[in-house]
Amino acid sequence: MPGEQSLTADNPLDRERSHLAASRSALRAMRADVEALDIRDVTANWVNAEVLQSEIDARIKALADLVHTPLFFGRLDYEKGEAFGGEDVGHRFYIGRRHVHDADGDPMVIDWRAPVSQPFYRASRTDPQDVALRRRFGYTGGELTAYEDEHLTDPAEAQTSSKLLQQEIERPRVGPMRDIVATIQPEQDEIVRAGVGGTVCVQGAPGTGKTAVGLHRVAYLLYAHRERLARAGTLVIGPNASFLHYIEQVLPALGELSVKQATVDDLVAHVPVKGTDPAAAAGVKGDARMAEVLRRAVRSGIRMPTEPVVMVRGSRRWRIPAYELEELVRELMERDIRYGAAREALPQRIAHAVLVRMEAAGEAPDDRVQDAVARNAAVKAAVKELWPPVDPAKTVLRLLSDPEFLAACAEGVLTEEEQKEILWQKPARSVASAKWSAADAVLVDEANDLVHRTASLGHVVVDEAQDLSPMQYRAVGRRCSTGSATVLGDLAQGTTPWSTGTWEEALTHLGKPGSRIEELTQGFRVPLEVIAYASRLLPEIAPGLKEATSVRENPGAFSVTEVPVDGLTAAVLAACRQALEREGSIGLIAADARLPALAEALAGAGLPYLSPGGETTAEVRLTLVPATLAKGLEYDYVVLDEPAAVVDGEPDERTGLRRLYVALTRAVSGLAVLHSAPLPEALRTA
Ligand SMILES: Nc1ncnc2c1ncn2[C@@H]1O[C@H](COP(=O)(O)OP(=O)(O)OP(=O)(O)O)[C@@H](O)[C@H]1O
Repeated sequence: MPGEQSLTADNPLDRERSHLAASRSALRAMRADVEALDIRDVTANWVNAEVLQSEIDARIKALADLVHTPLFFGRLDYEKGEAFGGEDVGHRFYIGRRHVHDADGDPMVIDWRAPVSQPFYRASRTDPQDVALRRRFGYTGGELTAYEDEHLTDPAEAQTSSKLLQQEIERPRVGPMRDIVATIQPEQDEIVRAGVGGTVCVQGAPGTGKTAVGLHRVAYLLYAHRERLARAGTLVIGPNASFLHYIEQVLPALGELSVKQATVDDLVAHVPVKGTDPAAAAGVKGDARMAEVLRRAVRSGIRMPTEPVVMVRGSRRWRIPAYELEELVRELMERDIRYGAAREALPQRIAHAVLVRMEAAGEAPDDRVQDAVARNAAVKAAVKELWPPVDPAKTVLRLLSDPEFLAACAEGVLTEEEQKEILWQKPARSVASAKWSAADAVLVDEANDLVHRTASLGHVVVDEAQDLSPMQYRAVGRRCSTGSATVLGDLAQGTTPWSTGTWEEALTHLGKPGSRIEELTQGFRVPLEVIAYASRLLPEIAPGLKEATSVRENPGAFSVTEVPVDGLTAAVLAACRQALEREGSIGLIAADARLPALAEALAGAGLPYLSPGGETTAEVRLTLVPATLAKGLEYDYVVLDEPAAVVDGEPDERTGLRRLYVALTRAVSGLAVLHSAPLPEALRTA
């Protein structure tokens, strides 16, 4: 093979190290070139200069050589000549996080997202894609220390699983989430590189890499469609601030600094959220039928004219009769345009009707006359009467405060009980003083969109999507109405009363019906024994879902210990202490109700701890995690306190067991379950 022959002369590792050193200095040279750019002569004015300078600064930042992030992690040697039209150049590629070229412009490292890098992730023995050799590199503290080869077209070579992949998966977790760019698996890569035009939905058991895949997909799309997406924008939606904090380093590590991250609540923050809803009320407010109720509410002020518009201009009077005005109003009502846009169109329509009359009378009015007529006081007054201005928040406030108004808008849509359910106990006086809930804010967002179209981004990733209500899906959907989405979730981890039943339905609410649905089942986080234990809950919480496998070879540590009730807290502390003897992060997960007692016990025992999302340090590696915030997070070692309390913390058993399923599946290297109350049935026998 071409690649191998040239390496036999000396130590291959040394040769690779010298390529690394050469690539590093090439990167430094690229950075120096950018730093030396003098823009004074090329920019005509200071605005351009500022824009250009900020682009240059961003580029300089992007070209920084990060000591602990290897510049390349793989190499591909193509069968000589095949892939490149018989030419003897460029048959070997080093794959890394970014493109690096030498002084002549020849590539030294290829961006992992470039088309030529794709076979690094996808080529296999059954489909070698012209790749003769795939080499993976291992690093220790920034030093290139190992490599691993696969000769995909050599029938004599046995297929082995990659040790470097195993090491990467089993490396003890410490701080926030990191990228997986060196070890993306073929089925993950298919999702990462799916076209920008299509929405993809990924169902996956805990630890199958959904979040990782979603974030790498954003990085990929930004590479493949940089201009379009930079203009339109991209957004990653996560369930809460701790989760966003946990994932926030991944995209910058992949060189992408411009992706926004938010919760759904952040997106719809039109009103201050000060209250909470009982589950039944939140359920009705989150139901997609509310969209129709709101549509009617927003349009409720539209009136059919009973009088003509009479307009005086100069010495003449123009009169548009009521029946003609009614036609204009009806026509606008039937058109699929926003309430606000129709409101702007109506004066122009009336003015047009006046102009037709002027022309019939022998005048020759131009566009300016039409504008002037549209602004005429009589026309304005008529528009105000027929198509009054709507304030979205006030409209929702009225719906939730005024039973008659709600009844009129919800007739045939919501039952009387449902209407009662969502009416505020105490009607609010003003938008500022109302006790808005999170579900109310979503209603205001819907009303807002009925009045003014919400701007669409180029691509939106929505993680832990199974917890979104239909109305929340709609809120996300309007933020990618002209773009695409990546929807990530696990039906078994749905813990809201309105959690997603089927992905088909969710995609319909999102406005992307019929989109592609993929399933990931290879688990990269949870040890086999632990995932098997947690999966015993599946028949109760999500029948029909596939149990995850575990790619990890290391069996990890797993124990379930029953202790007397008065010894539980002490046993939990002892388990934490024991876990702290190992390396890596430790999560103590407990029912929210148990948190104050555990916090006090930890403090009393002199064990410092963090809150979820807090940065692990060498001194503080223990996080006290309320079960309701554990979703999406992972810890190297998990101590789970009293599962029965986690289940009891939820309003119904299924939700409780789902919450427990989430808590049981956060561990990477080990899980210790401690209980004094009986375990849920499915987990009882060994
Ligand atoms: N191809 C891979 N190579 C190495 N590590 C991987 C790979 N895919 C996923 N992982 C790791 O597995 C862990 C779980 O990934 P991730 O959090 O994305 O899973 P998830 O499906 O979103 O889980 P959950 O449903 O629990 O939120 C992470 O530590 C991630 O880095």
